[in-house]
Amino acid sequence: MQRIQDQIDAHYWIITNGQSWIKPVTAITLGIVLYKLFSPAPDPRKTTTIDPKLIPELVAYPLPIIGHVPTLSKGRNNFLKECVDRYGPVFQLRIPGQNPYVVTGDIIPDIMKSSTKIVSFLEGIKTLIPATHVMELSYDHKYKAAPFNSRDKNPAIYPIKQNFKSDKIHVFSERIQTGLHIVLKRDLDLKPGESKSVNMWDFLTNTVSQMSCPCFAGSVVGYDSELISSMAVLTQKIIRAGIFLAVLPSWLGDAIVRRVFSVEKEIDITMRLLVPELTRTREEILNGTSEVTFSSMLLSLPLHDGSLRSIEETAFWFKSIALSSIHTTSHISSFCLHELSCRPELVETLRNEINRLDSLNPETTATIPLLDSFLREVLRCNIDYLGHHSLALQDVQLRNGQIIPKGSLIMSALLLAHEQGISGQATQDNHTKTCLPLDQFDAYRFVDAGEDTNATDVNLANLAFGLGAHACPGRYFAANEIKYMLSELIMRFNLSTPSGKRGENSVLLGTSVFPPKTPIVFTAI
Ligand code: HEM
Repeated sequence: MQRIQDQIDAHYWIITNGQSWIKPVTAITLGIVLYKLFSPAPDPRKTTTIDPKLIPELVAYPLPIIGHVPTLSKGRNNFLKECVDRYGPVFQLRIPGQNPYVVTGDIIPDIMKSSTKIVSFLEGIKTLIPATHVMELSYDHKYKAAPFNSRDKNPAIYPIKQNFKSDKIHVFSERIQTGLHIVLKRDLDLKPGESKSVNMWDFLTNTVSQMSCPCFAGSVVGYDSELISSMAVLTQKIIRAGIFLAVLPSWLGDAIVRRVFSVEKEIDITMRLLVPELTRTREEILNGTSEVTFSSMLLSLPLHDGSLRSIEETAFWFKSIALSSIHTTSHISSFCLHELSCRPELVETLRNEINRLDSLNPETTATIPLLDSFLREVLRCNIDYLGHHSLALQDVQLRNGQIIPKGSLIMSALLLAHEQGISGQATQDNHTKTCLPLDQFDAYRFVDAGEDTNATDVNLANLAFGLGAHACPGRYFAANEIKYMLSELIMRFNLSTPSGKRGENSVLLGTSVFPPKTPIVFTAI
């Protein structure tokens, strides 16, 4: 019973983030939510022509309503290992509102690297973050995005793939440093020995937004406090809206999102600031004097017929980079700080490494092997139990002969893959003999570990950024921001928690892992 209460608490925390004014709305809709959330899942075996023997089996579950959630939450990988032993590498779980097919081991790369015509991550993630729909509900009455033409380069992905490569990140260095120094002066200007307890989520979303907005929108408007705070909350608002849209009938979900979770204010701010700025930038592009930003990249990216996007359309797309970058980077940064908060010796060793640098900036902090190893270990250990939500756009034929039916949600057993290690990589196997077992955190694991072991290298042993052609193109930028931010914090503060122990991660529905809610105490040195 306590576990069920934990799940409800976790849900409630995500939805409200402690705001009591949402309670009446939650109460009114609770009945419908529970009905829709916990009603039996349609059985694909009854609605498809696929031979039922080829469809991965639904794992038996003891509890009719919450299915596998308690077992998953309690057993971590133990339960998933039992499922693999009994049902093979692919099986279906009963998780309210999701009922995913779970893929494990070698099947994970097959799914992640599938053609986007067969399996779509972007469609799958919409089940969690229905950004387009929330945007339409919030803003269609003011501005409607132009329909996407499949012959155009994707405006949310292409500019990042082309311009955020590892050898091009240095152009953002000064803006990242200025952004962080503004935060440190404003929020953490402590005298030696003075301490401050900091709520990580608010602090980090704002810090990452403050470092990133000048890179994405430019130095003129990128430091605007309204733009920074609106981009910091955008994803969180959309995730909350997504929970209502997923579980309520569309007429009610849409009405609640329009009224309670609208992001109209945030998009208004973007349009008000960016439209005049981009009008100026277009002139500068013609004169060859424009600053490198996400917006200026998009402004210069021709459509399939050679024409350019309008200023309004470009400003409207700005939200896409905030959506893909700020929440993800803050989420990982929070795990990093929680891991450091209970390891004072590691902080001291890292401080010595940072002290050896000629100067402290994103280029130099990117080169510290222990910091890179630490970040990779954070990504390895704090990954979702089940994640990388993807949608089967067609029946998906797997290498073991099984078929996942069209329309199904597919999730990968990410933590299990990270903890089981990779087979056939001799250097890593030899190296890991000197490290702690794979189910324990070891910040030194990837120091001198051989090829493909940097934090931004993607493979079966590091699934945090996905795999293949669609692996996260923003990972070099994110890693640079995180390492630089951690270094500046380590050089100024000792980190601890009120209890002296690392806070517990929260696990939502037995699948997604969130950083501890406990604050971190910064003590100036
Ligand atoms: C630590 C922070 C981040 C994490 C953990 C992360 C993780 C991911 C993951 C798992 C994917 C899906 C990959 C796949 O489908 O295989 C992805 C895609 C993407 N990410 Fe990130 N990301 C982070 C930061 C960023 C940043 C800073 C940006 C932008 C500057 C960004 C832009 C994107 C884009 C545009 C895609 C879609 C790529 C495509 O579909 O081709 N991400 N990210």
